[in-house]
Amino acid sequence: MSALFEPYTLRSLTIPNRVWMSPMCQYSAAESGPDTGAANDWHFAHYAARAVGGAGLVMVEATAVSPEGRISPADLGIWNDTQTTALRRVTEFVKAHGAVPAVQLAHAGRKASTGLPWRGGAPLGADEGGWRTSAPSPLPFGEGHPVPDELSTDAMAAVTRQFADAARRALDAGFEVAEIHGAHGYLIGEFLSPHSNHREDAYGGSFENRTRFALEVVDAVREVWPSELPLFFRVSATDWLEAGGWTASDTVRFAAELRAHGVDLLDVSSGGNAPGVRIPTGPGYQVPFAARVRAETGLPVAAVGMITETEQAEKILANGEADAVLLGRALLRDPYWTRRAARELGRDPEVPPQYARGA
Ligand SMILES: CC(=O)[C@H]1CCCN(Cc2ccccc2)C1
Repeated sequence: MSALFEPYTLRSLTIPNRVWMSPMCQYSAAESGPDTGAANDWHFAHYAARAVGGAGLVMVEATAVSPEGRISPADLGIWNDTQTTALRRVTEFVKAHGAVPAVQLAHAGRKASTGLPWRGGAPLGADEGGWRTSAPSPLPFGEGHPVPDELSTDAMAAVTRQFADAARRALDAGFEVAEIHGAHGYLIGEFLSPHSNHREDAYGGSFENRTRFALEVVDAVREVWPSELPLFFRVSATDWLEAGGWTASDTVRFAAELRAHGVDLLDVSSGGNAPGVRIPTGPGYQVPFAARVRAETGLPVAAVGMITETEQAEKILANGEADAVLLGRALLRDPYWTRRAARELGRDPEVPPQYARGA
């Protein structure tokens, strides 16, 4: 009996196993012209390989709900029909090979408009194709970052609508799971944390006020997303700041709210809202945050962060620390990680599921 290869049902969707592909930016979409932000052969090959490799859920990278919500000019987007059509090629192949296609809906906030990581990832000036960024407060992410425009409540309402429109397009594109990106110091996470949210209106100050925007986005997406399909939320469990940041206790309290608003699973990462903080990275270093949310709120959780070995992943589930594991770099290194794990655990299907079904 292996926990990793037990199917998992959320609402009316059954995910064939607990080994899921974590969203990882590829920065490989066209940066200009009619195909801006559209998935191309790179994205198809990248996601198809991990579906064939046996991952039970393949989550497409942070996909921007608007042009200005992109981290870089090469990000995927889902703000128009061309992009929706291009993504359908990915979801259809993923489904045909027995995996669940998921997509992470994102807005980068004050961390938007940056260059490709392999060219340094620095903020882009207007002369380099950059654009003005926006955030809850006029506080730059760090050294060398521009001061973002403070979002008006009207502008926030427009972003909320963009998330809802993106969810509708994601459904049209064939995705069966949508994840709202509330982590890593991007827009929604910027509202949650007192480190980046210094607003004095109904969206700043108290915990209720700082979580208000995130819950408005969740409500708007949940309204569009079918009731029979699961909705995920990615949170940074902590800013890793000594003081003045978002903490693990905030995350537990927020998880209960997310559950009440119809989020079905919390994807528990950390960090990204303050540069230069010391993060004690190591194998499974974020698992304790997921385990705490699961134990204290009962909300299903996925653990992510340096999970690379079969035994390690199996133990996380067997110990009840999480309901699924999200693999990032491990799946970059080995698209077939899941099939190897199945073999190691004696669960190698004689006939791959898509053929067993007589598909
Ligand atoms: C979109 C996203 O979450 C990605 C973009 C590329 C860097 N990734 C790495 C990252 C992890 C945790 C905190 C900050 C950064 C995050």
